[in-house]
Amino acid sequence: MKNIDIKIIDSRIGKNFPFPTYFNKGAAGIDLCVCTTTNLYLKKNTTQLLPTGIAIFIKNPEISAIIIPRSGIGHKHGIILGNSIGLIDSDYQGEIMVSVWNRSDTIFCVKPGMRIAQIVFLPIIKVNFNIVTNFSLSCRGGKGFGHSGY
Ligand SMILES: O=c1ccn([C@H]2C[C@H](O)[C@@H](COP(=O)(O)OP(=O)(O)OP(=O)(O)O)O2)c(=O)[nH]1
Ligand SMILES: [Mg+2]
Repeated sequence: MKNIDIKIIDSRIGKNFPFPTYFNKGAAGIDLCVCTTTNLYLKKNTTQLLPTGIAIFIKNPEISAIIIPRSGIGHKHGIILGNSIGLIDSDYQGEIMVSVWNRSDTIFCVKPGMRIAQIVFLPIIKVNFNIVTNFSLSCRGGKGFGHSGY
């Protein structure tokens, strides 16, 4: 376990809404709550940027976090992310925001405190690009995009 600094921006976190924590020992992600004050009716095929009521400062550049959909509401209700995956930089100190996309064809009610997405912390490998004119040929070479069939 690593310690990451967190700032509670919305005082309902930890009281009315759960403090962000792993649901159980095996969980890889921590659910994020929507910190809105009223029900939000997300029309079909629309996107809205919603606050989570928390800010984190990862600090360590070898750690990052991604925001990804929760499988249940993603599959059953079409509630996924407008940016596909949210990437949280280690130097970001602002509020964690979730771009919520209703890709379904019906309206979806986002209730205050609803666990809308999840955050996963990951190790980051930093690289330097080493300029070359030729690569030593690999088995695949430049073949891709379904080259091996379906
Ligand atoms: O779902 C997300 C994605 C990003 N962020 C925050 C943290 C991240 O560190 C910052 C910038 O994100 P990113 O680099 O992906 O966006 P950008 O469009 O490249 O913005 P910038 O020019 O500020 O880097 O926004 C969120 O709160 N939620
Ligand atoms: Mg960026």
